[in-house]
Amino acid sequence: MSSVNVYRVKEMFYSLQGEGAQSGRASVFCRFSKCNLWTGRERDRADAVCNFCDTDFVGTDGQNGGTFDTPKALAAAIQALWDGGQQTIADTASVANNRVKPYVIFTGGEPLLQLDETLIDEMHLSGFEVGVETNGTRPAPKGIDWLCVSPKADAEVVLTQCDEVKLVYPQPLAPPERFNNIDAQHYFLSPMADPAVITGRDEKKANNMRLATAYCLAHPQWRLTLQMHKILGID
Ligand SMILES: C[S@@+](CC[C@H](N)C(=O)[O-])C[C@H]1O[C@@H](n2cnc3c(N)ncnc32)[C@H](O)[C@@H]1O
Ligand SMILES: Nc1nc2[nH]cc(C(=O)O)c2c(=O)[nH]1
Ligand code: SF4
Ligand SMILES: [Mg+2]
Repeated sequence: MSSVNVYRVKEMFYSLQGEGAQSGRASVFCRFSKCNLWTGRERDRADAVCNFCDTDFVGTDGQNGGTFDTPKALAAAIQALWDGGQQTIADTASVANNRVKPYVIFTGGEPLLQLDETLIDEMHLSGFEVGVETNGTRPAPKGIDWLCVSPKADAEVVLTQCDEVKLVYPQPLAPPERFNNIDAQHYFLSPMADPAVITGRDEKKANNMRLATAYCLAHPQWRLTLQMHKILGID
């Protein structure tokens, strides 16, 4: 008997990729529920393997969130957000520009707990390129077009090949040199934001930006990336 795969999605939205080498690219974000490194509950944060997470990935109650019974159903919802986003945000000239590749970013929570080859194939059938934001602790299904691995100090990375490494900095037990063995096209440092700051000035992040800048100046293999969406005040 084949098992029924249900996807649990916290939220989905159309925005600009705010981080890494694809920064500035219009994208549909599909944020899966659940992570293997934190429950997502504040009371568990201090004891979590990953304790600086800036994201709510608990449940399915966010915008356009829910459970999806089939890859086709989830792919259709993603397609609708791409189409709708273009209609409400983009000008008609770019809608007419059929050279633009629709782009979906699977994130979370930890997307590799749920993303499978069938869903990736379904997105490709709809003409999408598929990006993934992962902590790198789980094997990846075939067919991902852009893989971003963001290592966490206390979690073993099993993905040794990807398009970009995006290390949140600083993590005292995860100096950038530790990840030179990951075969990637790009190596980014992303200054750690204070998860307690929802709006207003993030003093810790301001200091982490200075530290990351100094590291990149001293080690040019690493480039700085900022969370552009937070600067812009978008999702
Ligand atoms: C919320 S995670 C979800 C995907 C996956 N679980 C991961 O960790 O890569 C998305 C991205 O946000 C980054 N991130 C999480 N908390 C952050 C923080 N406080 N400051 C900067 N980046 C953060 C993660 O490292 C990751 O690159
Ligand atoms: N605009 C925007 N860009 C992002 N890049 C990675 C994100 C994530 O949470 O995975 C993210 C996000 O949440 N919003
Ligand atoms: S691994 Fe990713 S989703 Fe999980 S707690 Fe850390 S940053 Fe958040
Ligand atoms: Mg985010």
